[in-house]
Amino acid sequence: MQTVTLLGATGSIGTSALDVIERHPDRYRLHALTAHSSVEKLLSLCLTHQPEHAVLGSEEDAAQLEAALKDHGISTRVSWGEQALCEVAGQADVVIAGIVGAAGLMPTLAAVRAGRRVLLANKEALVMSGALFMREVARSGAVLLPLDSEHNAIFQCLPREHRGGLDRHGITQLLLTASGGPFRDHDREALATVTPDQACAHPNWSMGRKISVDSATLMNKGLELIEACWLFDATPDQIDVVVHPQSVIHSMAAYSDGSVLAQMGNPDMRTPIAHALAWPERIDAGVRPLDLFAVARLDFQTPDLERFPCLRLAREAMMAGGTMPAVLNAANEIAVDAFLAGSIGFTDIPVVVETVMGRIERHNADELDVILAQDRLARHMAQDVIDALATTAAEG
Ligand SMILES: NC(=O)C1=CN([C@@H]2O[C@H](COP(=O)(O)OP(=O)(O)OC[C@H]3O[C@@H](n4cnc5c(N)ncnc54)[C@H](OP(=O)(O)O)[C@@H]3O)[C@@H](O)[C@H]2O)C=CC1
Ligand SMILES: CC(=O)[C@@H](O)[C@H](O)COP(=O)(O)O
Ligand SMILES: [Mn+2]
Repeated sequence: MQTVTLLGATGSIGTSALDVIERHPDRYRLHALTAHSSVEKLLSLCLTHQPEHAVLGSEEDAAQLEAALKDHGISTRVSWGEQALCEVAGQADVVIAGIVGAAGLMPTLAAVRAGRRVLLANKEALVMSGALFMREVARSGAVLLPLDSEHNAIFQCLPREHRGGLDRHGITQLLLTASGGPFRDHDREALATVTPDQACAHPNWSMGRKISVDSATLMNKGLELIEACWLFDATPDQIDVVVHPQSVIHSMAAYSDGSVLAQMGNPDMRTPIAHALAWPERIDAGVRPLDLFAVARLDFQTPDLERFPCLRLAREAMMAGGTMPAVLNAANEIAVDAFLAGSIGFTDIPVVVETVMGRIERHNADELDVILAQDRLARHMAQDVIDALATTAAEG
C-alpha cells in the first residue's frame, strides 16, 4: 500500500488522478489532498476519500473546511499555506504535482528533496528551476516520472536508462506532438478577437483554463520543449515540434537506425497518470481502447511561428538559459491571467512575454532566491506592459 499526496486535487489533473486512484484501493491510500480556494470542492473530496490531511491557501478557508469536516465527524487535519503544502509533499510515498503555475514550485521541490516518487504535471516548476530541480532529484534519489502526456509518451519510448545525453543511447530526435489548439487554422486577424472561452475550448483535451490558453498560444508546447530538455537531457535543437491535430500520437523518439517509436492512445490523462503511478507495472486506468478505425487518419504539420510566436520565445528562452525560462514563464502567467480577465487580447500575450524578456537581464539560475527574485521582477514588468497596452487602447 502506498500513500499519496495529491497537490491540486480540485483541478483537472486532480480529478483524473482521483479517478485512477479510486480504482485501486488495494494499492493507494490518500495521505493529503490540497487546493487553493475551492473549499466546497475540497470538502466534498475529503468526505469521499477521508485523507489524513487537507491543505488550503488561506487561514479563513482552512477554518471553514475544518468546521464543516467536524460537523461530518471526519478527522482529516486541516492546514493552510505554502509551508503546509511542503510538509504534506514531503510525507507521502507518492506525490502528484498537479498545482498550476509557479505556486507549485516549492511543494514540488519539497517532494523531490524528500526523495519521494514525484509524478510531475506542474511543468512550470521545472521550467522555472530546471538545473536546480534536476540536481535535487539526483541528490535525493527521488523518482521523477512525467505526467505531461507528451513527456510520459517519450518516457515510454526511451530505454529505461536514458540519462547522460540522447546521443549515448542512439536517439537522434525527440518529436513533441502539438494539437495546434483551437485556433490552429485562424489567420492573424481572427486571432486578435478571440475570447477567453473560445481559447479554453481545447479540441481534444479537457483541462484547466491556464494550460488551455497556453495550448491555444502554443506556449504550452514551448514550456514542454523546455520541460523535455530537462527531463531527457536534451538540447533544444534535438527537439522538433510536430502539429498533429488528432492528439492520438502523444509524442515520439527517433533512433539512429531509422526507427521512430511512438506512444499512442485516446487523449485522456488517466493513461499517463496510471502509467506513472504503477511504473514499471501496468494498471487499469478506466480508459477505453484506442479505435484506430474510428481515428482513420493521422495528420502532421509544421507549427507556424509567425501566428504563434510563443513557441519561438520559449525556444529562445531555453537557448539563453539561466533565469530566462523563469522570466518567460512568469510573464506568460501574468499575461494569461490578464487575457482571461479581459484586460488584454489574445495576440497581446506574446507581446507581453517578448517585451519582458527583452527588458530583463539573464542571470545564472543556480540559486532558488535568484530564480524567485527574477520571477517577481518579470511579473511586475509584465503588469507594467499590460497597463501600458491598456492605456494605449483607451487612447486609441
Ligand atoms: N489538465 C491537464 O490535462 C494537464 C495539466 N498539466 C499541468 O498540470 C498542472 C495543473 O493543471 P490543471 O489541472 O489543468 O489546472 P486546474 O486549474 O484545473 O487546477 C489547478 C489546481 O491547482 C490549485 N491551485 C491553483 N492555484 C494555487 C495556488 N496558488 N496554490 C496552491 N494550489 C493552487 C487549484 O486549487 P483551486 O481549485 O482551489 O483553485 C487546483 O486544485 C498545470 O501545471 C498544467 O500545465 C499538464 C498536462 C495535462
Ligand atoms: C494533456 C496534455 O499533456 C496537454 O499538455 C496537451 O498536450 C495540450 O495539448 P496541446 O498543447 O498539444 O494543444
Ligand atoms: Mn502536454
